[in-house]
Amino acid sequence: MWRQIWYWTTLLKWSRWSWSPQVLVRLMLNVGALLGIGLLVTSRAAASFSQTGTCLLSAAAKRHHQNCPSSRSASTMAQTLKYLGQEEAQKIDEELFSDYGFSVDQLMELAGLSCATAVTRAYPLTALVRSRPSLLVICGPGNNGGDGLVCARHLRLFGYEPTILYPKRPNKVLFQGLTTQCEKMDIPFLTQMPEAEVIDEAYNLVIDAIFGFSFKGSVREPFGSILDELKKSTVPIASIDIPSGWDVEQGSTEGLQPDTLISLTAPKKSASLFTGRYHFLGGRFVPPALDRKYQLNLPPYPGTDCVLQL
Ligand SMILES: NC(=O)C1=CN([C@@H]2O[C@H](COP(=O)(O)OP(=O)(O)OC[C@H]3O[C@@H](n4cnc5c(N)ncnc54)[C@H](OP(=O)(O)O)[C@@H]3O)[C@@H](O)[C@H]2O)[C@H](O)CC1
Ligand SMILES: [K+]
Repeated sequence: MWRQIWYWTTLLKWSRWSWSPQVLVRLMLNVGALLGIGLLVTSRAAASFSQTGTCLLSAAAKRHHQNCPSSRSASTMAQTLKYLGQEEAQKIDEELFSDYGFSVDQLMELAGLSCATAVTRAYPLTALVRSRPSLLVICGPGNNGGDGLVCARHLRLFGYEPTILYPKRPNKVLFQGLTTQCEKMDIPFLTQMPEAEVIDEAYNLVIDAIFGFSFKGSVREPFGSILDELKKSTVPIASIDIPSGWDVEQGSTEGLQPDTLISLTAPKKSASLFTGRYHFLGGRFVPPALDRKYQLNLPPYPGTDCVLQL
């Protein structure tokens, strides 16, 4: 292209040719060709720009961009994020294991780390009420309880002093391993639920990892008494995935009213009734294809963060 410009400039400047009609026609054709190429390049760039909203992207980057919601506005994100029913949450969970080849302990580790990170955001070590950074983690009999054990272990590494209550332990290698890991990190285990006044005296926060999305019916013992005591306490509660005792879809007006809720994978329907101060989304492990299949419309996590405050 530049050679052509140079050619015609030189020609017009120095040639002894007269401005014959042939010269003029050739000149117009070449200028037209140059403009045409320019227009083509510009229009392609504009099309690409309007598709991406930011810059020219390769096909692979465009595909990623369609999956990467960083271009969605915060308001759109809040409107479109899907709140799951109980069956749908269980179906997605199963699919992660069966179709996508994840193992429970893999996802539990990521879920528990998300929860511990969310706790550091909402209750930083420097802002705790008590001089000791003490926390009580109450773990239930299912995977929600497992998330609690992982969360406690990470919080210990983050400088907090968790104590665990784990009254009904499943007879499975996974949970035995998680328990051993906590014991080996000098995390104490209580043998019974402390009274509400004792909790108020001793702890900055209670982490509720009793029930998750498989909870059904009315609460059976020993968890009924544990939840009753917890309701009397004034210490803030951070619930993992679902406030324990709440119906997964309908919530509960007389149940726990946590200060923080950490929804894993995607919020469950009852999360729309949460009135506490902090609602986080965690469990940044959902493959984009699964997000699309269930139309989860998951919002973008900032940078490499594993939690997002909603
Ligand atoms: N995909 C994900 O998002 C992941 C989430 N994780 C976490 O897993 C839980 C769901 O775990 P699940 O084991 O399916 O269920 P729960 O933890 O909710 O608890 C099941 C146990 O609770 C008992 N249960 C149920 N209802 C009652 C009740 N009314 N009273 C007393 N006990 C009850 C139940 O006992 P059964 O006797 O019925 O067997 C179970 O023992 C999810 O919420 C996330 O926190 C994963 O960690 C990672 C992937
Ligand atoms: K819970």
